[in-house]
Amino acid sequence: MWEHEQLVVRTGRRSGMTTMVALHSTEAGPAVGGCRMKSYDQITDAVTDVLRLSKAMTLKCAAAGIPHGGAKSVIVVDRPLTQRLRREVLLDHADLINEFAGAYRAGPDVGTGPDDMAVLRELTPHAYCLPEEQGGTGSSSGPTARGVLAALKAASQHVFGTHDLTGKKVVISGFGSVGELIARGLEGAEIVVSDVDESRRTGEFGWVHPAQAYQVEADVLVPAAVGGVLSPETVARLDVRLIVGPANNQLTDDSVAGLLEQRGVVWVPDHVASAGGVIYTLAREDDGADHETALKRVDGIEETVRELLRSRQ
Ligand SMILES: NC(=O)c1ccc[n+]([C@@H]2O[C@H](COP(=O)([O-])OP(=O)(O)OC[C@H]3O[C@@H](n4cnc5c(N)ncnc54)[C@H](O)[C@@H]3O)[C@@H](O)[C@H]2O)c1
Repeated sequence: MWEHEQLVVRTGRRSGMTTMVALHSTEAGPAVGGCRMKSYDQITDAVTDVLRLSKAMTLKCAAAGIPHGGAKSVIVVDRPLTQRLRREVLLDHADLINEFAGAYRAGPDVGTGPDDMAVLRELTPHAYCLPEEQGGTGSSSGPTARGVLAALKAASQHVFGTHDLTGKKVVISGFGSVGELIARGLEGAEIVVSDVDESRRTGEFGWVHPAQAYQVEADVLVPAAVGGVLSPETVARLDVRLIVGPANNQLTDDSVAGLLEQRGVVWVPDHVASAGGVIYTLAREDDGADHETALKRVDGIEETVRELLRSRQ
């Protein structure tokens, strides 16, 4: 069933590249979501991605109690990006965002950052997370990691009887900006990380090859790389009791949640665990909250997860 309000795909007049916006819902308020810039094997893969990610944003805002709906952008990278081409495609994308007249507001996502948001802002007011020196809140990775740590506390209490993960083995798949901050926030835990980018292997934490990350015996698994990592096949091989992480759309489809439950693995849905970034950004940029107040709202994820797990008992 078609459940989105709009899907608009455009070929940019400057860059000749394809960019798209999926608006899942504006029922709760103007839709928010990140702007993903990546290459895809097929254009249909990009469409599938933007549709799933925009729906996840609606769920994320609802779970976080934010009066916004969900949307998402995808900029399809189909050739090597020079600095000039990157700028052109971002300006093209700003034109597309303007077509929504404020019903969609974009922030950074995989492949984009605060500097790219500043380029969007040249043509559209509907871009968040500009660099701090330009008055924005910058990267949302810190608040996202903080939200995952808050979710981990509540989930750990539920599964292990203590919110403290000291001595527990935690595997983090995806040692990028959020994954690294989570690793550093889990003092006392035995941390093992994994990344397809070998240059991320520093020796500071344990290391497991990405192909093995979902079969290692551990207490906790933190998906912090890409979506679609929890499939019937991976779930059958899991050897952990708890999964909490920031990666969006971790399940290949909704039925996998049932398989996790059957195997006795507690999984905190990603739209709950990964909401720290959007909670923080909107608190600062829309509500005018200061840093500490915005972080307190992010910490509210702990209570949300506690209630969620209680309701499942
Ligand atoms: N940054 C945020 O504020 C935020 C907010 C909500 C959700 N997320 C989601 O969290 C995840 C991590 O975000 P990030 O900002 O740290 O991204 P990032 O790009 O900084 O890090 C992702 C890391 O994962 C690695 N990776 C890619 N494919 C992999 C694979 N198959 N196995 C192992 N490693 C792989 C990359 O090499 C990279 O180091 C993404 O899925 C993102 O959509 C991020």
